[in-house]
Amino acid sequence: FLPPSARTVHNCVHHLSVMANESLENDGGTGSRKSRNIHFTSSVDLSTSLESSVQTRIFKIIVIGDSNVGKTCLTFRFTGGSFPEKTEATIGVDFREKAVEIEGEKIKVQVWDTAGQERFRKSMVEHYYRNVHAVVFVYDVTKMNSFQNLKTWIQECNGHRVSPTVPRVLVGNKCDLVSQIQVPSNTALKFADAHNMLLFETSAKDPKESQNVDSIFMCLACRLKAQKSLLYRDVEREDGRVRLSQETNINKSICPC
Ligand SMILES: Nc1nc2c(ncn2[C@@H]2O[C@H](COP(=O)(O)OP(=O)(O)OP(=O)(O)O)[C@@H](O)[C@H]2O)c(=O)[nH]1
Ligand SMILES: [Mg+2]
Repeated sequence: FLPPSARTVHNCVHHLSVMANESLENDGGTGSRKSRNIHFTSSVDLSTSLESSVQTRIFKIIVIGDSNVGKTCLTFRFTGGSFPEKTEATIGVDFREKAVEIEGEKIKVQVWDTAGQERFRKSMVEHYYRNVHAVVFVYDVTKMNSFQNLKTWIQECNGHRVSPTVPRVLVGNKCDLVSQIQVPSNTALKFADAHNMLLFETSAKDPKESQNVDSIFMCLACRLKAQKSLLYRDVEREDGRVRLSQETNINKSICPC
């Protein structure tokens, strides 16, 4: 299974969960994955697009947490700038990507929006954690259970040998539902401190919070940018396979941290 490859001129989001599942189910070491990916990029001028993206670093950020906490909405808010009217439970993983510029360097933030439901994620878990650069743990501030379950998500992450140097942040979502809040900020803050994470309390739904949502990912991107050892895109293509990504709004920024 490969994440999306090569650059398109479309300013939109690709939902690749179906492709991801098909790739897994049909792979079996037969090489069928490659042709599936290339089929997906059929409308793209690959030679032009690859040339222009050779020097672009890609930061893989995975978003983890219980089903229904708003992972899809948060990633959609960051990459698409809006709140999706209707979402369905994510199956496998959806990839979203946004090009940002930090201190003069163009960077692709590749967000892996993972499934919270066990039955939709079990075949994909290894892929989530492989070569991950940063992890976003999400809970729903109106569901204490989703906060308590964070321990399990952290254990899963640690169990996949994610290095302690990989930055992690904690996000309490749905803060617009003020009267229903069950997880007090100071409880969340203590938990975040104990696990060496920054805490963001925000809402994917409330447009006034959109900058705060952006800060989650931009903060991580800034930290990752500082890690000079991250691979460049051309190195990632060494295996000869082509990756699909997309042109999105370029978000010029200085570090929000
Ligand atoms: N009020 C409010 N509702 C939200 C917010 N974010 C998401 N929702 C709603 O919560 C529900 C679940 O959102 P999703 O983003 O699909 O949840 P998810 O974590 O991706 O769920 P899985 O894909 O099953 O893991 C949807 O009905 C959203 O409209 C928010 O900030 N505020
Ligand atoms: Mg989802």
